[in-house]
Amino acid sequence: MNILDKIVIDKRKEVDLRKSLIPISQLEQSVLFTRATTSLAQNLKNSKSGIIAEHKRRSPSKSVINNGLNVQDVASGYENAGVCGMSVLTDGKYFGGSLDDLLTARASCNLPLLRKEFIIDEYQIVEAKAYGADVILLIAAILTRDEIKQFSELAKSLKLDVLLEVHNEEELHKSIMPSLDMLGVNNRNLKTFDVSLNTSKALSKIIPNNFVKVSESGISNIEAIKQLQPYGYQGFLIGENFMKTDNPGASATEFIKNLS
Ligand SMILES: O=P(O)(O)OC[C@@H](O)[C@@H](O)c1c[nH]c2ccccc12
Repeated sequence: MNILDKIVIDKRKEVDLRKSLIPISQLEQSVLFTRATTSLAQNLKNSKSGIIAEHKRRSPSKSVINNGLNVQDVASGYENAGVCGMSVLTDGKYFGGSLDDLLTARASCNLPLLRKEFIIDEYQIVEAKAYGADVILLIAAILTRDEIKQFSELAKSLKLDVLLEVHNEEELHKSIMPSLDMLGVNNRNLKTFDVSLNTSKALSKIIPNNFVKVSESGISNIEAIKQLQPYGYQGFLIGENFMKTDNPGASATEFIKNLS
């Protein structure tokens, strides 16, 4: 069994437990549930840098990245740096994140927030909205076409943007549909952890132009962005490169300065 299979098995148990503790009707009554969202896709279209900066304490591929920061500082630091949006890992077991991190980020900045999560159930989409997200991630590798359709349509009805993540041609073909806003190519294979920017380059050619293209993972310098821009990428999701420093906001500021 690969790591992605393990994560999904654990996630199903976790979601069942959450559902039994907090019913959907209660999530729908939360203050943030009626908040007007901001579109990350629009921000990316209007931006020169296209940086989406992530909060990530640890990962199965790297173990600990940074445990010594608080989300508030990271979120306000990213906002001051002028990033287009922030991604917040909410998985606890494998990434050390939580929905509380999302709430804290929401309270600390006005950036569009992506709930970075392994979404396998509609419940998690309602939860994303209730905890202040503007965008959800759907991972093609763990979903059927019907699920992608059902989940993305629910997200759109809640005024959330949808970033659909693929890693190969087959996942891309199965996923193309009008209810997606952004197509993300993960340069990291979630099953083996191999990272290559060539994945983004190769798949760019078959992503229809009406979707904002986002390249995800393994981006650690300006050179990578310069290489990817000619392939039509307008968004660049960066985690570790910022999070491994003492001050991710300052690191993002420096990065964006050098980009322009
Ligand atoms: O830290 P990196 O290599 O810059 O990667 C960030 C982000 O792309 C990565 O965290 C990610 C991309 N897709 C995911 C799906 C689940 C968990 C994590 C991810």
